Amino acid sequence: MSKKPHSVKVPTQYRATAKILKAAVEKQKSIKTLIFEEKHARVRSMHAVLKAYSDNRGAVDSAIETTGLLKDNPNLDPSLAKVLVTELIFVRKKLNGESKPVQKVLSYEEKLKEAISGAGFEKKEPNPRYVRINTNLYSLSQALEYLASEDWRRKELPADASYADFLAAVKALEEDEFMTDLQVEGVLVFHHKWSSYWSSHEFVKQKKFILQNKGTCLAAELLAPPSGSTVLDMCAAPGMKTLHLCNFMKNKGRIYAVEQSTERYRVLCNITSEAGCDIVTPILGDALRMNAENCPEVEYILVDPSCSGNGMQSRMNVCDEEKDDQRLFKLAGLQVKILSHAMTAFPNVKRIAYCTCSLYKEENEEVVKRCLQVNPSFKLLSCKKALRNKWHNVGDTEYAKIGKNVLYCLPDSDLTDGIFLALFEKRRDGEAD
Ligand SMILES: C[S@@+](CC[C@H](N)C(=O)[O-])C[C@H]1O[C@@H](n2cnc3c(N)ncnc32)[C@H](O)[C@@H]1O
Repeated sequence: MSKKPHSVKVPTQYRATAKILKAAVEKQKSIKTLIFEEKHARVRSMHAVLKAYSDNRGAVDSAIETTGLLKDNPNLDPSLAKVLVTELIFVRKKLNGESKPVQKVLSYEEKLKEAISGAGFEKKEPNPRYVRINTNLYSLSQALEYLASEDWRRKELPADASYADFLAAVKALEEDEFMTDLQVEGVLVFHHKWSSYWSSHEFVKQKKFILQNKGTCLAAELLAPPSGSTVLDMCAAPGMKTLHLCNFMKNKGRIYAVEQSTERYRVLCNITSEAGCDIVTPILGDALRMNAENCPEVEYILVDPSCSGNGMQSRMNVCDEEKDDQRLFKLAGLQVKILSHAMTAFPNVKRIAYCTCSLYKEENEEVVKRCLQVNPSFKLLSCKKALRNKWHNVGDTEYAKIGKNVLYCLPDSDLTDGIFLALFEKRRDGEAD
């Protein structure tokens, strides 16, 4: 009796990645959590395929549809098809093994490529890798010397370079080049190809270098507390902006860093201590209970509350996320409460920076509008002017007196995470609108 030959199995790597993609779409769970739970050995390549699918979802889905890959092959699992097409067209550009699904997708390779280029889709290049120098432990000149010794080439722009010149230069970075940022001192810009290289670099482990997206560095840059001043960071963990504020102040003065979650408070304590912050006092508590008694002499405040986070580029979207109006309503309520508290509970406050990693007006312009309405003793400063006009994206100008003063970092044009920033100043006694 002749035995039926065993069919060749789809490599575990592809099956496991397809399983995650399916669960993310059906259960609306975060890809990062699913990868973590999977405990698969090759997490990095799983992450690479899923991130590439998230970035090029339109192209992959439409090519599968146009070529009839799934319609003609009803036994092919749709999630596996997406994973294989992404790997073949956007990641390794080849597939392993002799399994039927792999062979099937390979036989559509030309048609898939034609469908993608015919529809005008281009591969989305990831944004650059930003590395910030922790000047508590390492200076800019030390960092430049170190990079030169490792054969990195510094790409420099003329002193009068515009923001457009800067963005063009970043987009054209060669793989062995780096630049210093135009707006934030101590931020180094590298080709995205080096993202993983820097995440496992010894200097990052030692906290000499901090992996911090340039957009989030604008908060300390705009608040600009002088060295020696007193600062309150109302929503501080994990502490990236606290540490940047500390660097900005040259580790002199005082920073009260408040965090209400016990677990995140521990992270904040560890990071600020390992990063050599002498002036940070971490406080486990609710920002709404802070006042001039438990945080005396506060002059500068950073409000970076919990938000929807829809501007974060590290998040992977593998299906259309619906805007959750109820959640946004709740978040905005808390954001208004905390920002308003910052405006009322600290008599010595001079400036307040408000920041979210959301691109929704409900958490941004709307929050600013509501807080200014109830706190007329504050006015907005122009964020763009504070950046010497070397910036492009501002808020919605339908919001009179607000839109042009607030600032957006937009992933596609500013090559950063999606970030919103507003800068408030306390009016002098009798100062008119
Ligand atoms: C967006 S994260 C802050 C990120 C941080 N600023 C950084 O740059 O690393 C918001 C943090 O605020 C904390 N938080 C939210 N509401 C708070 C409150 N009422 N009091 C203190 N912390 C709060 C959250 O637990 C969360 O850790």
